[in-house]
Formats: sequence, C-alpha cells, structure tokens
Amino acid sequence: MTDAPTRIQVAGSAGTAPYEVLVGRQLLGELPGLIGTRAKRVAVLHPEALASTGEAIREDLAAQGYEAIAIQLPNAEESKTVEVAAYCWKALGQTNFTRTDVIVGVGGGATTDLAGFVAATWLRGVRWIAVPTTVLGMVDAAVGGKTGINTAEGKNLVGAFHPPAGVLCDLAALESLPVHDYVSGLAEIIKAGFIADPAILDLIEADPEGARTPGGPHTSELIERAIRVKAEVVSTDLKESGLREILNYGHTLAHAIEKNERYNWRHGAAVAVGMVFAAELGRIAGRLDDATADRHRAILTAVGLPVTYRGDQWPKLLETMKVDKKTRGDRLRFIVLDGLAKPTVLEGPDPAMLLAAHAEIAA
Ligand SMILES: NC(=O)c1ccc[n+]([C@@H]2O[C@H](COP(=O)([O-])OP(=O)(O)OC[C@H]3O[C@@H](n4cnc5c(N)ncnc54)[C@H](O)[C@@H]3O)[C@@H](O)[C@H]2O)c1
Ligand SMILES: O=C(O)C(=O)C[C@@H](O)[C@H](O)[C@H](O)COP(=O)(O)O
Ligand SMILES: [Zn+2]
Repeated sequence: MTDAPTRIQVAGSAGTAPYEVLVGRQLLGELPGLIGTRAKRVAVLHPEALASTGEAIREDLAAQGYEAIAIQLPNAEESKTVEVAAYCWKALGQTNFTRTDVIVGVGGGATTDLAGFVAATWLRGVRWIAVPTTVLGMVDAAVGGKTGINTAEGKNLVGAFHPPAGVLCDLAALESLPVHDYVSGLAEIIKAGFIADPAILDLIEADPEGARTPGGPHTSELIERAIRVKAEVVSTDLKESGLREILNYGHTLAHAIEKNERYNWRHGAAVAVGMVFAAELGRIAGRLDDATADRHRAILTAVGLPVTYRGDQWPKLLETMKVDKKTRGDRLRFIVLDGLAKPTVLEGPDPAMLLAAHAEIAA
C-alpha cells in the first residue's frame, strides 16, 4: 500500500492541453494511462547514470504491449546539444516513430529539456511525458513546457514551448541523487520562496540540514510548494509574454556563469549566485530592503550553495548576458524584487549599478 500521490493541475494555455504533476512514490504504474492506447511505440530517453532505471521502464512498457526503445543520453548538460538531438531524431526515424507515438524523458532537468525538445521537433510535435529524477527537475524543469538545447553562444538559446502530457515525480528517485545535485535543486525551491511563497524560506531556515536530504521532515512539502508556484505561473503565461519572466529570477547572470564555466557548474549553483546578484541589484536600485537582500546570502549559504563568483570574469559575463532571452535590443532586463514575493522587471540598469552589484558577489 502506498499513499495516494498529490496531484497538482497545470492549466492548458495558448492552445495546449492541461496536465497534472503527480508527487509521491511508486508512480510508474501511471505511465501507460498517460501514454494511452493510440501509441504503438514509446521511446524512453534517459541519461547514462540512469541506465538501469531507463531499461527497467522500457521492459515494463514492452510487457504492456508497446514497441518500447530506450535511448541513452550523456549525463547532465552534455546532453543538451544539437548533436544529441540529431542522434535521437535518427533513432526515432529508424523505428518509424509516428505522430501518435510517445516520448518519455526520465532524468534530471537536462534530460527532460532535451527529451521535450526532441518531442517538440520530431514530426513538428509528438506527445511526451516527464519523469523527473532530481529535485530541480521535479520543482522546475519538468513543469511548464520550456524545452531546449544550448549553443556555442549560450544556454537554452534554441528551444520550444511544448508542455508534457503529464509529470511523474517519484520521490524515491531522489535517494540515489548525489548530495551536490540534491542541493543544486534547492536553489530553484528557494527562488520560488523569494518570488512567491515565503513559507518555503521559513521551512528551510528552520532546518537547513533537513532541507538537504531526501528524508528531511519537509521534503515533500518543499517540493510541492515549489511546484505549485511554477504551475500557477505557467498556467497563466505559458509563452513568457509577461508574468512567466519572474521564474527567471537570478538566471540572467546564472546562465552567463554556466557558459563561462563550460557547464561544469550545476545550474542551481549558478542560480544561487545569480539570485544574490539580483538581490543586490534590487537593493542598489532602491527597491529591496536590506533585510530581504541579506536573507538571500544567509539562506543559500545555510544549505551549502555558493554566493560568490570569480571577480575577474565580469566583462565576459556582461557580454554573454546580452543574449539573455529577456534582453530587448540593447537593453538588459533583470528580474528584481520590490520586496519579499514582489518580483518585478528592472529595465536597462545603469552600468555603474551592475558593477556595484557585481562587486557584492565577486570573490
Ligand atoms: N525547462 C525548464 O523550465 C528548466 C527549469 C530549470 C532548469 N532547467 C534545466 O535543467 C538542467 C539542470 O537540471 P538538473 O539540476 O536536474 O541536472 P541534470 O539533469 O544535469 O542532472 C544532474 C546529474 O544527476 C544525474 N541524475 C539524474 N537523476 C539522478 C538520480 N535520481 N540518481 C543519480 N543520478 C541522477 C544526471 O545524469 C546528471 O549527471 C539545466 O540544463 C537547466 O537549464 C530547465
Ligand atoms: O520556466 C521558466 O520560465 C524559467 O525561467 C525557469 C528557470 O528555472 C529555467 O532555468 C529556465 O530554463 C530558464 O529559461 P530561459 O528562458 O532563461 O532559458
Ligand atoms: Zn532555472
């Protein structure tokens, strides 16, 4: 007997279908229902680190009568390339994968971003299901339909909005996650706390050590709260015409750091530094109070996330930020806070302000 999963609804928007995010344990039994009876073939995309999980899911689906193939991807950010997408397109072509067939992405955010992108582009769009296996994947990457790959010029520069047909967050998967990756996911949970749900911050501050482990007293509550923040935002603005930009809090600098580190930093670690930068920018712009700005550094440090970055890299970071998706023409745009849970856009800040905020995170 297992407890019934929590079901979080994501509304359809921009002509897309609504779907559910399930959070619980032993959820793989839900897969055939989501895949449906119109599909003949299923492709299970998984990273090398989850080879046995991917194969077990493939075998299960084959036993249910689907022609199931497994496609193994490189781990982490190495999978988010056009070459890996092309490898998947080839595998789908060779198995006569049609418009009624279904892709299942099993893995962290890098895997679900790639799997969703392959689903968005194959035959101009087939259905896909996300089975996130990292904290970050569950609370953020698998929800909301942003799919994509990196290019030499930067992070997530090619992609599509293509929501999944369902998201299965099996908390048992987190038990094998290295602590470094677990903690990286906390950055996006903390982001959800600062932009929308401060109760998240209270829970983490009360027990930062507990927040760092899958068996912590508030693990499922933290994950569910962050998913609800994301679900609510993407339900009203799938294609980022306005509100959705708040989910990019800390990301303008974070993506530049990731590129600068050739993706050897985890996304969440870069987002942690990026949020401290954004908080300082808000403070310098006269919008954010000192206590909330300082709270960023304190909570991120308490869970073991970085809050500084090499000080000599600023010119390169500034150059990369120019291709951030929020930039309009030559005007950089940042999400900052007007106060706790009051995100807003700061347009074209003075270069001196950016430099001053940078000085606060420079190691
Ligand atoms: N689409 C979106 O809205 C969105 C949102 C946030 C982040 N992202 C993207 O997500 C990516 C980061 O995702 P991530 O932090 O999950 O990292 P990741 O996908 O790179 O996974 C981290 C590592 O953990 C391994 N792994 C995954 N699950 C595991 C498990 N259960 N046990 C053991 N190892 C496991 C992976 O193979 C990888 O080596 C970035 O590319 C980021 O841009 C996308
Ligand atoms: O879902 C969104 O919208 C987000 O911005 C969530 C981010 O956490 C995520 O990293 C996203 O992939 C960044 O999007 P991008 O458009 O800046 O590439
Ligand atoms: Zn992110």
